[in-house]
Amino acid sequence: MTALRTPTVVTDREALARVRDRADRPVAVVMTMGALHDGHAALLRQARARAATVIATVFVNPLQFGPNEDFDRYPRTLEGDLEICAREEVDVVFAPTPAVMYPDGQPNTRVNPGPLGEILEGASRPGFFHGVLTVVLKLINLTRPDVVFFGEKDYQQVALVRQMVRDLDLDIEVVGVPTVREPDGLALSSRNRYLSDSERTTALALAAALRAGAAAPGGAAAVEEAARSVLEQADGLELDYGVVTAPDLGPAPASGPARLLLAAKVGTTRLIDNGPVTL
Ligand SMILES: Nc1ncnc2c1ncn2[C@@H]1O[C@H](COP(=O)(O)OP(=O)(O)OP(=O)(O)O)[C@@H](O)[C@H]1O
Ligand SMILES: CC(C)(CO)[C@@H](O)C(=O)[O-]
Ligand code: BAL
Repeated sequence: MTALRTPTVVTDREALARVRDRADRPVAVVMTMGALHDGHAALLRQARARAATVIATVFVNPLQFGPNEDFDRYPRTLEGDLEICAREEVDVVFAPTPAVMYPDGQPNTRVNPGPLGEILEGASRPGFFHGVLTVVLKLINLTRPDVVFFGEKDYQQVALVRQMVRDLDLDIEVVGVPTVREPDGLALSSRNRYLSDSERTTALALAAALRAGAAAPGGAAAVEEAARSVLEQADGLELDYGVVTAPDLGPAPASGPARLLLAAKVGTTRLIDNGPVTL
């Protein structure tokens, strides 16, 4: 058995700058909020396959949480995260505190995601994508990646990161990684840790709704109807949205490839999922 190589853990800007200055290129960065699972591992593995240096960031970003959201109770499991990073041969873990990331408190300057940031997740979580893109840009500036990896589980987030990279002329490649699921279909998510056994069973309705939507004949309305009817039958699940869009999140086309995006609350836990459909 080969010994696991422990990643270098840095928590402040100066230490990060020192290891980054020495890093062989290409440099890949995987940004996370910790509580790592096999979905994150898939991103880290793709990063490892592509780059000479892999940097993982672990930071629960206060800027992207609403006042009534789960910032305080969000799982913080750095020790376990480091084991996963060691297993995936990550070179550097940057795990700053909020004071390191926001030394002057909440920043006045924020990235405005524009209209794409106001629909779906942005409509349900006002200011969410301003917070996400602001921290993503800050982490890009601090880690200086050649390539970044984001999961398609957060489909709108990847689209917005791509938009920011284009709009702001960032010289970075963005790679989207398909959603990793449990054998029964549940998309891996750090927030799955909040679910009781019975809530977890209820949450399977999201994957079932994606399957029902993908199997529904007809246009966007029929797909949405099929997905919503599965979700409406799930006891203890409150649907937020079930929407078909174009693959780039524009209006759904009359026919051809499209995306079905879902968000729902199971108990107090808000979950999202999405998948391809053909109209
Ligand atoms: N099941 C998954 N498959 C692929 N990528 C994933 C999966 N879950 C998360 N990711 C990706 O990992 C990166 C970090 O995500 P994050 O740390 O927020 O984890 P998460 O599981 O999405 O957490 P949360 O439950 O808070 O949504 C993001 O790019 C996200 O899309
Ligand atoms: C991209 C990200 C790390 C920014 O905090 C977060 O939104 C996430 O984990 O998906
Ligand atoms: N996975 C996206 C980060 C969030 O929900 O806050």
